[in-house]
Amino acid sequence: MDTPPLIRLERCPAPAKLNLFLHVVGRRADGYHLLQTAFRMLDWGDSLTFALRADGAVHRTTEVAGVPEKQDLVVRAGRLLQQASGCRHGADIAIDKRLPMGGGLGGGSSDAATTLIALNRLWGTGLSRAALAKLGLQLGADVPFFIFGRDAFAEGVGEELQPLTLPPAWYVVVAPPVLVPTAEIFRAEELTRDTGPIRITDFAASTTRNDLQAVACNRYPEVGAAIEWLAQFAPARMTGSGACVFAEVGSEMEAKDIVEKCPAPMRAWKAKSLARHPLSDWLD
Ligand SMILES: C[C@](O)(CO)[C@H](O)COP(=O)(O)OP(=O)(O)OC[C@H]1O[C@@H](n2ccc(N)nc2=O)[C@H](O)[C@@H]1O
Ligand SMILES: Nc1ncnc2c1ncn2[C@@H]1O[C@H](COP(=O)(O)OP(=O)(O)OP(=O)(O)O)[C@@H](O)[C@H]1O
Repeated sequence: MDTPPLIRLERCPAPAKLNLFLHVVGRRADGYHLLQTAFRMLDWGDSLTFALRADGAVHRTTEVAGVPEKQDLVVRAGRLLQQASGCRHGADIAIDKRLPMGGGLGGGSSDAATTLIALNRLWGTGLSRAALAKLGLQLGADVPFFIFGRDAFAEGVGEELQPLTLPPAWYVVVAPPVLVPTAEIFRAEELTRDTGPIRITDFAASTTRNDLQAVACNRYPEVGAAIEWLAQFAPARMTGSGACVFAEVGSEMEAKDIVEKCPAPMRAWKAKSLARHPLSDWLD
């Protein structure tokens, strides 16, 4: 019997990421910063559903607070894939948003990566993982990592990726009640931009830091307060440009206990590391 054509892809995961460390090692001529970072994928995130449209339109069918449909990275990802492939199909895209926005968890980038991977399958456009990662970089610096699909040591603006093999781990992620704009942190005069490069083998927590953390804590005391609270239980650090902070803990139980203690208006979640992107099998 013939396989029926795909018309719908239900509940495709868009996992969160943590930056286990983040060093700013330089600046490009266009103002973008050169980084070194370790990306870790988490088994917690948004979820997207894609339905085929015959008329070529790409629509978001759910509201995302503060993000107009046209600017949504999922809509932009769909249009970019159409342009790159010449595909005439369209899609309705529903987002079940769970990741706090502007949280340093890469939610927008992960939604975009999941869209590129899922529509490449739904539309049968057949782009390779490398081609999708290149397209994704036009949408956000973290998109190539999600398409790479596994923990990674990253350089450049985050697009030069090498696989990292890390032991499985449990994390507590805490969101302070504040939104930290990425651009403001990178623009800050006081940002350290000359951290010496390290080798992939040297990134144990003791020798690394997040260079964006001091700037974010200075301008947004809520971030510092979240680190201080979480540090009672385990060494805590900011992810990306904030606002979220995280700590590795010994077990799911320990994570659950800490989450239950988290005082409002901070919010906390437990999450486990994820070795492979759940949609990895749809690539290559
Ligand atoms: C901090 C990280 O989350 C680390 O994973 C990412 O590098 C941020 O990537 P992102 O959210 O995709 O950031 P974008 O939305 O592209 O950047 C927002 C703004 O931050 C500044 N920016 C961003 C990334 C970078 N490597 N250097 C920069 O200077 C730029 O002014 C840019 O206009
Ligand atoms: N689908 C989307 N989900 C979240 N944000 C989106 C989306 N589409 C566009 N955006 C825009 O992207 C911005 C950054 O969102 P995102 O959640 O990726 O930030 P972040 O978690 O701080 O990521 P990073 O770790 O890359 O700094 C949002 O403030 C929003 O304006």
